[in-house]
Amino acid sequence: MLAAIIVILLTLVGVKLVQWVRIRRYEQEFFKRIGVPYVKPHLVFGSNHILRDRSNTQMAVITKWREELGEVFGFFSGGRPSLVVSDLNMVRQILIKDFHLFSNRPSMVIKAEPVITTLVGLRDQRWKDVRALLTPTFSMTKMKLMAGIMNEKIDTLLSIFEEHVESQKTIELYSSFQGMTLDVICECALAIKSNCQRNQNDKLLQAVRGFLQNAVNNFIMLAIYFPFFGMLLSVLSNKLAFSGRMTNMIVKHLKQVIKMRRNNVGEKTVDVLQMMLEASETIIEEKVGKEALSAIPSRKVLSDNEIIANAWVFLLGGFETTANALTFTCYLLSKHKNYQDQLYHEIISVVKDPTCAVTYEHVSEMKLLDQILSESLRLYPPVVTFIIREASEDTQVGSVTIPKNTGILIPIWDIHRDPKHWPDPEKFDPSRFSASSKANSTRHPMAYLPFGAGPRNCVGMRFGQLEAKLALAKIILNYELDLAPETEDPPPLTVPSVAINPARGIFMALRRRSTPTPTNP
Ligand code: HEM
Repeated sequence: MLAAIIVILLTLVGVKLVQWVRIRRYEQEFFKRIGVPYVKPHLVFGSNHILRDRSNTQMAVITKWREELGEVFGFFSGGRPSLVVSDLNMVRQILIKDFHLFSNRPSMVIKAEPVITTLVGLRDQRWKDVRALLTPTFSMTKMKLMAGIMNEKIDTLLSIFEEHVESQKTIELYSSFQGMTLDVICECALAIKSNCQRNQNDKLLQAVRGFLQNAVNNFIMLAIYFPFFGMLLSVLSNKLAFSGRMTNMIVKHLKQVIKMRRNNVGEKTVDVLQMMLEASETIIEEKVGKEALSAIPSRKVLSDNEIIANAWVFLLGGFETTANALTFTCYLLSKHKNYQDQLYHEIISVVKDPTCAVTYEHVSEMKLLDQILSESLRLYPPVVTFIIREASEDTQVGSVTIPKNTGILIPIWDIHRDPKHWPDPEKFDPSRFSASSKANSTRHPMAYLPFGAGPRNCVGMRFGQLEAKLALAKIILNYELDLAPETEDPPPLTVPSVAINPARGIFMALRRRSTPTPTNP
């Protein structure tokens, strides 16, 4: 009897396995069917195991595939196809011209809160509504108000720099900038006054770092290879409210702050959270009453869940990206002393009195600073695998008919280093972004995408740029940067989730500048 049951079970398993293999093989013939060259997939992993192999960066793998297969090719994650597009006319059609057909990112393999309620994960009309509500939060006027908070945190960073100068120690820049950007975004987006710069063991800093390092974990891998597992995890994680330590910590805190802010309606705090609360359904209801609220179209109000989820995603979006941008810009300046000197002269000629604060207006005047940051973002775009879209219907793009639901990846690392678009691409040359170069350039507008492009580009672009510029201006005004001998040069990189990180840090020797003499611009 037992033997019969075992035989039946084994037969059932065998049949299911054969069915699964057939379906997977069919899925993995996708690119053959649409006539696009592709990376030959492994039955279970697709090509994901090659992309995630830690001995190589994802950029190096994609570059190699692109060299072998051309500007448009495909690869599989499990059975899920991704079309990699670096033909710039096609990129423009996807990101801008036919945006209405490519407005979503590919759906997450585990559809869990809070990420599915954020700008990153929302889809279709609700994404449009929430984006329209949140975009004004990052307007220039609002950014000017945020500059105060940014400057306060940058001053703490400089005091840490000063201690290193005093004790003649080199400083590891990446972790220092992570502390600073987390302190900035915590206060601006989450109303948390953190002190991650002074305390590198701060619980939140550790939790956010851990989250980003493990964002692509074994559960995600299983969900990629076996979508059924992803569906199961989505249900479980939402039913059991099972989120990571960092997410729980933030959600709990935000709930308290929202409650406090509501009880204190008169108090005006200038931060991203407050700006979101202005559009909150509960606050509007308090102001105008239930009946009037029901007359306001739902697209004009944010639920508490949406406010919390988006404050959480701003923390993730604003922390690592800007820390990366600052780290690699300082690295490049330490390697190109001529630019460091020229930049110093520009800063001092604009600020005039070095003891005064560097303001939003000051950095807006600094043309070379803008060129240097732009060139650094070309060579080291902080986010390398996140310009992704999904076709909402079968669409002809260039010579390819992209079927509905196909995921698309725009490989910016390759585009930014393609000699077709950037002569001598490995060279650090900020003059590529001077006003005259730009005016005379025939460069394709899609050849430069550090913040993505089109209606779904980076919502925090101005915030990140302002924070990076204020910090760079203050650093270069006060210190000379020399690459320390313990830094591997060029620095090895890793991509734990979607952003590049220096694998073993960037150490810098700092020299305090003698009190500068103001010069005329
Ligand atoms: C140097 C700093 C930054 C860089 C290089 C950067 C880069 C990017 C890129 C490449 C994208 C994808 C765009 C696309 O798909 O076309 C993106 C999206 C996004 N970024 Fe940033 N980012 C930076 C700073 C920030 C900051 C400071 C915040 C928030 C305060 C932020 C929040 C977001 C959000 C929410 C999205 C998703 C937008 C949407 O789907 O509507 N980013 N970012």
